[in-house]
Amino acid sequence: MEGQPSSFVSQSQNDLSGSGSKKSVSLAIDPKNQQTQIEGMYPSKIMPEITDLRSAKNLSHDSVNISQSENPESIHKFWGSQPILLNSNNELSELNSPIIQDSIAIREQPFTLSSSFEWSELDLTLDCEIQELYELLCENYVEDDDHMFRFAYSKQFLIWALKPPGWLSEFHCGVRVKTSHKLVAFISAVPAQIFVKGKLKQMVEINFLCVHEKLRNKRVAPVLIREITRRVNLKGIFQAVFTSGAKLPNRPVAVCRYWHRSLNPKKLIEVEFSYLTRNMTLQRALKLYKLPEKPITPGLRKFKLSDSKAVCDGLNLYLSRFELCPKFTETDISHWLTPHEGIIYSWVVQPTPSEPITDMISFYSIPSSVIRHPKHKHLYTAYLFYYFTTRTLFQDLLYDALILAKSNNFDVFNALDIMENKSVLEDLKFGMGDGNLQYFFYNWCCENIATDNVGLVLQ
Ligand SMILES: CCCCCCCCCCCCCC(=O)SCCNC(=O)CCNC(=O)[C@H](O)C(C)(C)COP(=O)(O)OP(=O)(O)OC[C@H]1O[C@@H](n2cnc3c(N)ncnc32)[C@H](O)[C@@H]1OP(=O)(O)O
Repeated sequence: MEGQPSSFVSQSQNDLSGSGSKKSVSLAIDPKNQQTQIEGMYPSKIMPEITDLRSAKNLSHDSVNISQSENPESIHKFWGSQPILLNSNNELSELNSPIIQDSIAIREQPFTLSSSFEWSELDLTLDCEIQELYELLCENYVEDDDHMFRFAYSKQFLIWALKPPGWLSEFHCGVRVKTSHKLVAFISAVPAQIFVKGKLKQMVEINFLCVHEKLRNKRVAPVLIREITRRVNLKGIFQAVFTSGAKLPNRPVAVCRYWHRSLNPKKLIEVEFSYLTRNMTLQRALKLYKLPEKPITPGLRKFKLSDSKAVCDGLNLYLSRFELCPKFTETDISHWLTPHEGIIYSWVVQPTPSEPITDMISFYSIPSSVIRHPKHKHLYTAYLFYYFTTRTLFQDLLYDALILAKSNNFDVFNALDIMENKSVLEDLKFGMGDGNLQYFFYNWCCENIATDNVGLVLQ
């Protein structure tokens, strides 16, 4: 299906011969050239359909797959009425500016839901409400095309992602059935300062848009989006950034791709996330992806709260080279990077206690449910988050992150081809998926940004 991950592009041949050269290896299958196959994802298919759940947002949503030639506003009744650039419209208005000005009239009343439903601001300080959101997402959030895997964000992760500094409960926007009070839909916003091509803008990041499977294709999503927009506008914010793996009528500002590094090849094969191709045995795969037990960089240690200031300065400086990136405060850094088992893992390099921090790397954890598997219930996936380097080679730092992810029992490590990632992924035996993750703005006109100029990571 258009816009969905469907195959891998194979990389150069692997080297198991012990030649000593650091050749790159692909996890992946090139369906056109069986000779180069080493190991691919989703064995039961002629063309592997999906590589990664992050790159599969909105998979079930056929109606958003459009061609460039169709797509007048009338087809996209909702998006055609919004301040965004459509794929079908090649004209850009004034660059790096709002599409509509902030002085718009803001509706005071919430948008109208059908009479059986009501708005519900979730109180994520209450465990019972977090539990409800967790269950809604676990049962109804993003799946792969073949319904084999579904994101299973943990409750603690949801708290971390939805309650950063500046969070507002109005932005945790739920819909319940009036009679039963069952939570059936959700959308969230969190405030963020975003640099776009040198301009700093107060925006929100939109995430966790979810409509219960039984309510799909009934135009609930547009009402949720309108309502969150209204609530955000009421706080004086008129721009948003969000990502989607599915093709939307909106023109993306950047089109990125996920890469995958196998950490636990045996399990990945068992759950059919990867498979052994003709020239690969399990023994060879285990050897190929084997990692040392301990990180190699001298002075690498866990991030501590007291590192926040130094890391904030180092990270903001590093990110400022990218056209799209956040601007963090020290409080943001304490929130986003303080390590929590099962949520966020962060390390700094401090060569000696009397020296300053020179480098930092982090990754977060999003498990997926393995749907209907007799043995494995979850796939544990680490996602590369923010990092900066001043002294350590980035490749060495990411290699350490792989080692640490493996030692923390992750099965696979995912990274986008953003920031400097692309330059080291092949050497570190990542395989390229062909699912795109697209970045979008709401109410911001901007020319395309190249993937290696993207310095923003959403959850
Ligand atoms: C200033 C502040 C601004 C704040 C807001 C900024 C914008 C935020 C935008 C949201 C960013 C979210 C970021 C994430 O969380 S991405 C994760 C999205 N969630 C999932 O994929 C979970 C599983 N799927 C579902 O729950 C449903 O299929 C969803 C809820 C996705 C759609 O429900 P349903 O399948 O029942 O459809 P409908 O009949 O109600 O509505 C159809 C209309 O909705 C448009 N559509 C469908 N999927 C998406 C999508 N992922 N982004 C934007 N628009 C989407 C579609 O083009 C069509 O409009 P139009 O083509 O006719 O015009």
